[in-house]
Amino acid sequence: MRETNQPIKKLVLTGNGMAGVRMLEHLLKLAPQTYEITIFGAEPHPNYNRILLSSVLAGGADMNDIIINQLDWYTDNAITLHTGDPVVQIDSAARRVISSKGIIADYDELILATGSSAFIPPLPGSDKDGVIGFRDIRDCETMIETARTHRKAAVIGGGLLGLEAARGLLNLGMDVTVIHINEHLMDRQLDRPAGLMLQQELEAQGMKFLLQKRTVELTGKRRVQGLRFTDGSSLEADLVVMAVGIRPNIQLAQSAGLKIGRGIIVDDYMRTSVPGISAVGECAEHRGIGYGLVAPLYEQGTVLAKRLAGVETLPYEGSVTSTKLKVSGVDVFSAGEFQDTADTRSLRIQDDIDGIYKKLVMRDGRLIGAVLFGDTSDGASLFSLIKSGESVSGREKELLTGQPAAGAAAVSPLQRLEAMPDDEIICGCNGVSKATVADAVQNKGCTSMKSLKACTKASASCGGCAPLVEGLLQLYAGENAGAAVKEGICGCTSLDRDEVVSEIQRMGLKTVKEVMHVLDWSEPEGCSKCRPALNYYLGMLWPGEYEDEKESRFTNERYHANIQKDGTYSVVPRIYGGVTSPADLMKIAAVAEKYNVPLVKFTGGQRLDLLGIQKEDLPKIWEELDMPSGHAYGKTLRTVKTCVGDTFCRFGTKDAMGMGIKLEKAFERMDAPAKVKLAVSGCPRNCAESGIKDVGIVALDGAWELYVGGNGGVKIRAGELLCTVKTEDEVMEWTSAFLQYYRESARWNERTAAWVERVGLEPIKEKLADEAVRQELVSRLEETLSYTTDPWKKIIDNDNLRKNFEDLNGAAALSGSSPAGH
Ligand SMILES: Cc1cc2nc3c(=O)[nH]c(=O)nc-3n(C[C@H](O)[C@H](O)[C@H](O)COP(=O)(O)OP(=O)(O)OC[C@H]3O[C@@H](n4cnc5c(N)ncnc54)[C@H](O)[C@@H]3O)c2cc1C
Ligand SMILES: NC(=O)c1ccc[n+]([C@@H]2O[C@H](COP(=O)([O-])OP(=O)(O)OC[C@H]3O[C@@H](n4cnc5c(N)ncnc54)[C@H](O)[C@@H]3O)[C@@H](O)[C@H]2O)c1
Ligand code: SF4
Ligand code: FES
Repeated sequence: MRETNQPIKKLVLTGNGMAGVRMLEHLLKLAPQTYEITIFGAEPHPNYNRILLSSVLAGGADMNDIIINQLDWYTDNAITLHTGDPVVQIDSAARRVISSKGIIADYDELILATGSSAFIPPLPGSDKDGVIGFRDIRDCETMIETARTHRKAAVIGGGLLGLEAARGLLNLGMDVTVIHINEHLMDRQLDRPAGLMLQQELEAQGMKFLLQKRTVELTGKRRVQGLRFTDGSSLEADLVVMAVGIRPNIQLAQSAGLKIGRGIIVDDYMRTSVPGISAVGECAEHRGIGYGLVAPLYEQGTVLAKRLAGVETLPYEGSVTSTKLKVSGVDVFSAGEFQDTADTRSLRIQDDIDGIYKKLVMRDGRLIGAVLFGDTSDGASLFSLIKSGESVSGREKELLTGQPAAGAAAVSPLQRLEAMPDDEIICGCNGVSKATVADAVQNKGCTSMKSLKACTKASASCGGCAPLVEGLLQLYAGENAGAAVKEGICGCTSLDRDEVVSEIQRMGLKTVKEVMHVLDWSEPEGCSKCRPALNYYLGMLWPGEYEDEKESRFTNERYHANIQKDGTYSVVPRIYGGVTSPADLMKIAAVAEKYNVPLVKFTGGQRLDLLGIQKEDLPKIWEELDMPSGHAYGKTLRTVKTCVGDTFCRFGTKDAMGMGIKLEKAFERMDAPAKVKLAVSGCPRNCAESGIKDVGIVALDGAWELYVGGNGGVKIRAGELLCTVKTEDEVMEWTSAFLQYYRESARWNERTAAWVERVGLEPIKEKLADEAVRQELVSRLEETLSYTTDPWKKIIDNDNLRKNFEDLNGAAALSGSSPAGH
């Protein structure tokens, strides 16, 4: 309860939503006794977190979880709240408002925070039952109820809202098609490559897409039954969710004579054109821009609260925005200007194998935009650089790859966090600054993400800031953090890799769902980091029993082919040791000719790659090739590169090709934490590049050397000598033991180079030096491999599996091309 008896002025807040109430919370802190406050809210609820409606729909949160301020908060702050009662008239001359129920409230300061409404395009039939927007609790409830009785949902609009709605409807068991007007998804936030990767990932989750489609009519009698498109095609639907953008709620302000553009026009202190009336949030238009994300709205609210409290404030000068799609299993981040223009320069990485895309856009040596797909862990720090406007000249590549520029000292993520100003907003959704996080950790005993979230609300909404908050936790908790801040395998758990694996073993957990449930995952569905990792660990631990979870695999592994940037696939048949025959070459040529394969190319691993293949042609091509899969797409043994060795080369000391073929035949189809490449060279001249392979074998006179942990990729690393042996059998045994030890000990997605560097070569050597241990490792790998079969053949022989390759809706109109890495 407030202690004052005599508030000086009357403040009326119109709109009980996120921006208005957040502004009030701030004002109450700055000047608790200055205003007698009345709030009118059109919705019948206390203030709630609209952002989390997506989680409610997807089943990740309950309606009660999303209330920000319970009714007693209003009472405690002596706020008069009228819910379900919108203001319908403003009398600015008399400084009073009138509500729909006829309540009259006088004001000295009127704040308009009426937000936006979902834009419902005026199409014939858009007034039918079953056609809704996705904006409030009522819409959310309508969708949940409809899913109980109906099957087919259509979402119009493939932006953030549409995709979050579609994911929620899928979770509710509906058959969901997203109809999008442009050629790639989230065109307002992503460039084309990221949009296409997103589409692939969501398709794999079961979402269907009709791209470049314009709806002209919603059909049906009283209730909607379908949609018709400009091209004459149609789609059945019992529920249509419109997610094609928002329109600020300006009618009230307009009728009161306030200056209006797209929204209510405000100055840099959130004043409207009429004295005594301010506007904040989505209803406001500032310097020609209306924002649709909470972070900028909270920034506006801070300026307004300070002005109303009589505290000196800098003007609000506009915001740079960042977004993160809240769909489980998909990591997408976008910030600032992401499109290239004549005066920008950009850097990109696209890794189709691991489904990662990163793009940074620079202007005048400053970072102005970023798009991340698949790995968004750098999102918050990149966003902070964008906002700071500091020069990144010379550091561009480091920012993209995480590797320091030549000659430059590496700046660790913790150092970067340390250098960040104290008032930097870490969590945009909840307006939490670095100083607030520091205070919670250092003075309020928050030493886990859970307690920090509860105490500060940081990372409690979209989750985009979680990596940054975790970083700060590490920075401030230091030694006191104990187990509380150790790195979990992902944000869903605080357990690290070794703990997860040993718990799976100890408790005999046999499915991904069971692991998440028993080990108390915070996200019941997991995320794109933990699902594939658990799938791997379970397969590694229970080779004979565990049924591979297809949906936990990346797209490439699900389709057993590499997806290219134009949406086509590449096919690489196995060519053991890079040694082929006229018969195989003729089969490849025949297939390439028959299916008009646009490009046939030799890979760096001495294979032939057929590029530009349509998904539906894959099983036919595999069948006609009648060759095993080259596994060019998975976290498996890729290739064993060989030189000609002593068979033809005058320097050769041994049969490098024979050794390579033997190794490849033994370990093909071996699942691993990350891809594995081998090479065998016939002498130390190393023509097969054995020095930069996961296992590189070099023949000497009378001996073989085995080098391990080499890498020729982004971060070049020379392999280290594991052992020198005499016979081919010993090469097989040591390679097998090394690979199995790596399979059993490395973190998922960790290449041998990173693993060897992390654990050190000596402990690995020591372990493998023990013959009994070596034999056990060899036999465990043999057992694992005995359960494997060729994936292409499995699909060719099974009509149901073949069906997955049929183009269900033919919707994706994709173009462009890029070769895959093998
Ligand atoms: C499903 C969903 C997910 C979202 N996810 C994110 C996200 O992840 N990140 C993000 O940054 N943003 C997200 N947003 C957007 C974010 O929720 C909005 O930007 C934010 O809620 C806007 O705040 P506001 O106060 O301006 O408007 P609102 O929160 O809409 O509040 C306005 C309130 O005013 C009421 N009102 C309107 N007219 C009157 C009147 N005449 N009298 C009284 N009351 C009135 C409305 O009923 C409403 O309750 C999401 C939005 C939705 C719908
Ligand atoms: N995770 C988040 O940050 C999040 C989540 C949900 C909503 N929001 C916010 O809520 C607001 C509404 O989101 P939104 O996705 O509706 O807006 P949006 O403007 O971001 O996306 C709308 C999409 O619909 C497409 N579209 C437009 N007309 C169409 C038509 N006739 N047929 C098919 N497609 C059409 C557009 O190309 C666009 O990509 C935005 O302000 C958004 O920022 C944010
Ligand atoms: S590595 Fe040695 S044996 Fe092999 S091709 Fe080169 S020179 Fe000849
Ligand atoms: S930025 Fe959305 S929860 Fe922190």
